[in-house]
Amino acid sequence: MEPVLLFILIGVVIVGGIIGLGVNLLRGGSRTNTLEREAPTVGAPTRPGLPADDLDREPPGEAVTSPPETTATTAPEPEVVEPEPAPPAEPEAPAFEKPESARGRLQRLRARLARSNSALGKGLLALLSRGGLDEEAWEEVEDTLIASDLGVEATTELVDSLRRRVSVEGATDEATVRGWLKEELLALVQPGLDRRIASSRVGDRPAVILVVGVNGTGKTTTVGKLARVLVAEDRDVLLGAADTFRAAAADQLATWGDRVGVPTVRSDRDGADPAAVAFDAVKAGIEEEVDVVIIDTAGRLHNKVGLMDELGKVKRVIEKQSEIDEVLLVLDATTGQNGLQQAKVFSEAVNVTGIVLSKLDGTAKGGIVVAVQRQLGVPVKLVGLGEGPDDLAPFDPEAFVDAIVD
Ligand SMILES: Nc1nc2c(ncn2[C@@H]2O[C@H](COP(=O)(O)OP(=O)(O)OP(=O)(O)O)[C@@H](O)[C@H]2O)c(=O)[nH]1
Repeated sequence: MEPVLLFILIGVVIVGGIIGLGVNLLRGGSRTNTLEREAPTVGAPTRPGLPADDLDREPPGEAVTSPPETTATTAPEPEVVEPEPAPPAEPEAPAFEKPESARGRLQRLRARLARSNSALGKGLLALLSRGGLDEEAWEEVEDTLIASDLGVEATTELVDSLRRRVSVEGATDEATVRGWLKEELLALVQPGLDRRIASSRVGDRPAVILVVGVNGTGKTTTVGKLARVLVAEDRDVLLGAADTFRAAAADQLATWGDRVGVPTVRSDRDGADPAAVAFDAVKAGIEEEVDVVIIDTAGRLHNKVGLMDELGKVKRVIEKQSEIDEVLLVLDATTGQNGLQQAKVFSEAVNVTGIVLSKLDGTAKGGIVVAVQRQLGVPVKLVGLGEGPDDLAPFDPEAFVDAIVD
């Protein structure tokens, strides 16, 4: 009996041990599962490529709370926004060009007078300095001067005085003749004339400049270049686009103005009344207290009488508000005697106070300067020496004669 009991007891102990072990094993397994489930929730953000550091900074409160803070400080948000409109204004400022000073421009551009130089200066010098001038030689001198558009009267005067000097003083060496030629030419160019441009305020109003001339002479270009000359002299300028006959003229003028920060008064409508535009421009110039208003006008109408009538009207309408201080007539130097005819017609309609001789770079006829001054009795104030924005020079008689003779 006893051994049987003993076996049973041993069996019970073994089975009990096995069950206990099994239960323990089962408990340990369930704990591992829990860890494994928890891990993904924490580990999910630790996906490859996202450093833990970033995770720490990004999601937590700071990043989330910072927007509300900004919103809190967004009470003064307009202040934060305010500086923003400023930058667009700033880039525009440097966009304005800084025009070159007009002083000494004629010297700088003297090479452009080379064609006049060779026709007038070199030709004359070659003739005069060859010595023993006979009648035939003097006739050649005359022809050279007339070909340069100096005009018959001025040519006769010049040749007479040169002949006198040659016969009295006898010398015909080149240096002496050059000196005489300079003196005589300078006398013809009339260095004593007042060539200043009215461009400063007169009392409590701006100076008013009206620019006239036939189409294609370079009026609009001249107004644009003149605006630059005056901006370089620190003048506050306003432009008036009263050439309403040619559709593109106002755009062309506004473009010139925009480049140097000068406003243009214009009409939205093609063919608008030019006198009304001129009136508005002068009005704006008075209100804005600028130094000078420059008004571009049409150079072409259906006929000459129509054009002159219109110019007369523009003048009268401007004068309802302000005197006109300067009327600049633009003449194309390459048209020679034709230009002189135009000049006469214009000076009958408006009181021309100064001549702008455009395209002097494109002609061998520099003598036109003398002819036009004598014919109209008004000084050449500006000369155009190219199509570049700064190719308009105040006319300087000495520099002009030097460029021709030297
Ligand atoms: N070479 C040269 N060309 C010039 C000069 N001045 C003006 N021009 C040119 O002449 C042409 C006519 O100039 P505009 O200013 O349009 O002439 P405009 O008199 O206003 O003409 P309309 O508006 O039709 O009356 C343009 O191609 C200019 O570039 C100059 O001094 N030299």
